[in-house]
Amino acid sequence: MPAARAAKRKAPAPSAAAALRGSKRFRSSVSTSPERVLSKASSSTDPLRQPHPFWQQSEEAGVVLRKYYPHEMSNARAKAYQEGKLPRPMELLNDALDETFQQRQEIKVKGAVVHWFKNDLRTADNRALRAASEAASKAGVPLVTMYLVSPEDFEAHLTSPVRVDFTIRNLKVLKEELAKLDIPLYVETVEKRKDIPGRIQELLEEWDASHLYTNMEYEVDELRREAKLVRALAEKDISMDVMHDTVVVPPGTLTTGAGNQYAVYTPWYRAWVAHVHAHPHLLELFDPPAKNHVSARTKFKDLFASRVPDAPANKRITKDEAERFRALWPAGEHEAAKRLEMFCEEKVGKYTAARNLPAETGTSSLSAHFSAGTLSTRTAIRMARDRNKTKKLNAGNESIQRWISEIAWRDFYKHVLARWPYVCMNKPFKPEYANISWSYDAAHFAAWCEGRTGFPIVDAAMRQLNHVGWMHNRCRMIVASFLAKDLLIDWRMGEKYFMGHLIDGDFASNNGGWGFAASVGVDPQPYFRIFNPLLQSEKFDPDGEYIRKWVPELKGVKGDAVHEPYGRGAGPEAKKKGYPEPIVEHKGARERALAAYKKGISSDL
Ligand SMILES: Cc1cc2nc3c(=O)[nH]c(=O)nc-3n(C[C@H](O)[C@H](O)[C@H](O)COP(=O)(O)OP(=O)(O)OC[C@H]3O[C@@H](n4cnc5c(N)ncnc54)[C@H](O)[C@@H]3O)c2cc1C
Repeated sequence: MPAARAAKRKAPAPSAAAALRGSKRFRSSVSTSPERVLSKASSSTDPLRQPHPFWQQSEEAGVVLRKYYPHEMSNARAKAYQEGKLPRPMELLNDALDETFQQRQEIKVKGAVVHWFKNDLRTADNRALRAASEAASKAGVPLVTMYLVSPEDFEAHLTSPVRVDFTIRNLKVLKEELAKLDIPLYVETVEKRKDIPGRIQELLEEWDASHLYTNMEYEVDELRREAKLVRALAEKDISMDVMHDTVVVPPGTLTTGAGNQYAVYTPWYRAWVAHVHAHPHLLELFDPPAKNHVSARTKFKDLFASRVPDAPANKRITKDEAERFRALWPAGEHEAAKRLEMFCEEKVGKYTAARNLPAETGTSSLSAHFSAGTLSTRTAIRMARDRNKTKKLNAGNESIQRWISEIAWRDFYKHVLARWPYVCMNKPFKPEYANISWSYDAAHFAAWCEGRTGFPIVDAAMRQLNHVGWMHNRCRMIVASFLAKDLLIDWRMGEKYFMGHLIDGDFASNNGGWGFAASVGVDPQPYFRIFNPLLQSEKFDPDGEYIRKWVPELKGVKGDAVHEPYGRGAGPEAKKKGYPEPIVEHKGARERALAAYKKGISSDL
């Protein structure tokens, strides 16, 4: 596998990026923490190091802003990434893998091979786990697996408590599954994220392991960490391999005729389908790991006995929540497989008609499993495609095609993240969209978070999110548009609120979804297309069933008034039950948003 990958990867063209890579300035920039970049920025004359002026506005904008965006980079720096003048984190990792390739090939397997689990908490169809198992079997040594719980990573990624709980529960199931194959799963909490690489090295040495396998994560910090770790371990004669697994097509593979990354989904998807058809192995499934070497049970007895720690203190949930989430979101790869089969058996054929109606269970609710990695997208796409009785992704039943194309959005947003890494640094895809003058109205934001805006469809959706840790896709678009346009609140506050509450929180998909709905991202909805919450409500929840389920104050409101109680004669009833009046007037809010977007986009900071 590494040989094939190395052969396929093009030699990096000598570019401005390559020149910078060798320079002192670049080295200091990649090794410097964002906080230090910021504190140095004021004294620096380097335009790439200036913070975005938006940051300077924070004094007047208040505490919320300062808390959320201390690290926003300058537009100039984002543009430098856009133009390829700064090496992207994925290039750093690819370079580390390429440059150590020969050396790693020559390392002999010692006492064990290790797989490091991250967002791939399954035994089935797991590329790096399978590769680790094969390496261990071939050398006749045990396979050991590990997962490191990092409270600081959870904090930095704003991982929601419900997602952390899901992770811990998934780990417990995974530990049992692996034990059936005599494979130990060792789980340890590492308090400081900066200590993770060092701790990995210690564990590998303790286990006399010479080979480490893991699947790739595409966020900036993770790519940079892995790039350094590959090199550091190679110096200690330990081989680390980092594989593409959470995507079907690796980022960087698909380019336009002019050689650029696609920034629009439809042509990207056409290229994605053509590429998968031309490379059918991309949808081949990886077997689960083989039964472990007999010595594993004795040699690593302690690891089998180790327990999965509780969620860290910063991410605990209450007993009530724990019971609710456990019932709603059963953990483990078998639950994921069951849900997938049921969906493919009963629902996928009607997906096109049902997918936009939040009152129906017309979608798969598999996103929590895709994000945790208890299910691979390869497996899901294959199963749907095979039901379609065609080997083509773009033929046969329209609903099946549609569902596959929805799953492909996951790949699309990961390709975007790898190509434009600054979206990971609080920056909109188009840097000039950072110039929009957002509102930071704390009362409006609180009303949105708590589902008290007086717009029933928005409130129903936010209450669904707060109660079950998940929200229907149509509603995600409605509430995101409402926040960024009707309330003109900085979309990043919504993005972060979502991450903090979703069980399926996935940086790339969430950032992409917010960028789309707020018209600031890649392939954005045009900014002048502003969702009318009332029309959305009438179209997608025609009987008001979804609203009545999540907004009990409106349960007794009859007919169409449920979409707009104060404008359709149900005001007294709504008021009596404590349902608020609308916090903004849509038409006026729309005009305000249009003006703010126009002004922001045309200013050149
Ligand atoms: C503002 C906003 C924020 C979002 N945040 C996230 C997030 O943090 N994590 C997340 O997994 N999805 C996110 N999405 C995408 C989408 O809403 C969810 O994936 C979907 O609602 C999950 O429900 P499902 O599994 O029933 O989807 P289905 O309709 O059954 O779709 C199957 C799978 O396709 C993928 N998918 C579908 N639509 C999208 C999409 N628009 N973008 C990316 N992947 C998609 C998901 O993995 C999903 O599980 C967001 C969308 C928006 C508009």
